[in-house]
Amino acid sequence: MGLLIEGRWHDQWYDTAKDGRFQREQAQRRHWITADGSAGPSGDSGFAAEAGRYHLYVSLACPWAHRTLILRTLKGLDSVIDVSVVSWLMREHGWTFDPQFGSSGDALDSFTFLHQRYTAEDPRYTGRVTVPLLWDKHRQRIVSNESAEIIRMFNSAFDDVTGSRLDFYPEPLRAKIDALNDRIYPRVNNGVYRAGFATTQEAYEEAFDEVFGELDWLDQHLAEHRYLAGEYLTEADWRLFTTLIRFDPVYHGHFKCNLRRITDYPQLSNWLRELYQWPGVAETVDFTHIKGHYYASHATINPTGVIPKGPAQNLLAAHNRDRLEGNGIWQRN
Ligand SMILES: N[C@@H](CCC(=O)N[C@@H](CS)C(=O)NCC(=O)O)C(=O)O
Repeated sequence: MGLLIEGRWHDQWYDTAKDGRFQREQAQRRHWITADGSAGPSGDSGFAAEAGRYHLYVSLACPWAHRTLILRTLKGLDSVIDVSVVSWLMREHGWTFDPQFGSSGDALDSFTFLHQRYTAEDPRYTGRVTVPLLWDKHRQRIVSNESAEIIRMFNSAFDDVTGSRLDFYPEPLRAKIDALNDRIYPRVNNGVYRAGFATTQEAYEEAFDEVFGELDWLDQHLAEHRYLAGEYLTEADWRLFTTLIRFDPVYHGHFKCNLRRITDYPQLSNWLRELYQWPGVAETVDFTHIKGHYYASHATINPTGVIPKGPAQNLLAAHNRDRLEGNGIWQRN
């Protein structure tokens, strides 16, 4: 675990010295792929949607990268945007392409470390070296390293290339989806990390209480709504899914979020199974990468690196979500 300073790699754990609280660094590359290459909400223009032009770097362990893989599959982009997978083990060199630990290798330049991809664009890059990362082979530039924005691009930019009309961020539901994301991101998606990476009791308990307060609310909410935003399955569901699928195997133990498991929540556990069973999704979930990464990479939390064998899970068991009204995925006209 580390970061680049002026293009040089430094092996350094997160700095929580100020108050024991973990703070996630803001993503630095925020360009947008658009259908015609016009500028998006931030960054430069000139990133037009084209088959074969872009490459996605992911970790199968990482919940943020996982969102992008799910949207890539559901939007029919598997043959349009190719992928390199980093190793699940992340130690002194950060993310690597070591095939011994599940990496596909770097399909573009046979790099050894992901930080080489960052310095390939900017030899003086300063910042954390994170996944997901979307690379433009054409201009040799990073398009984006912000998953929340990469999934929005995947949702719409390539529709003329793929013919997909599925919409995970439909106009009439945007306010609702934004409001859900705004509460779920700090309390759950990042909340589990704030609990797990806290280095004071106070910081840990504050995050822990927020995680479970929000999970309790979500469980009640899903008693009356098939999906988070109502009758349609949207990006808000997928953003929560990638955290909750990691919850019982990792966050409950490794990040000490152990008040309850997702299995103990009647609605959340059924909702999680429905999403896991959605065509194409189970193939994006890899528990070897997920458990191996967290337990073996975070030496400050688990110095032995021993990876737990459990828990037993049955994600293919029947769910009861059909009792609620649902329309599946919104279709654009
Ligand atoms: N804002 C980013 C966060 C990505 C992120 O923090 N990824 C983690 C993996 S789960 C990472 O690469 N961490 C490496 C590090 O912080 O050094 C996003 O959502 O895309």
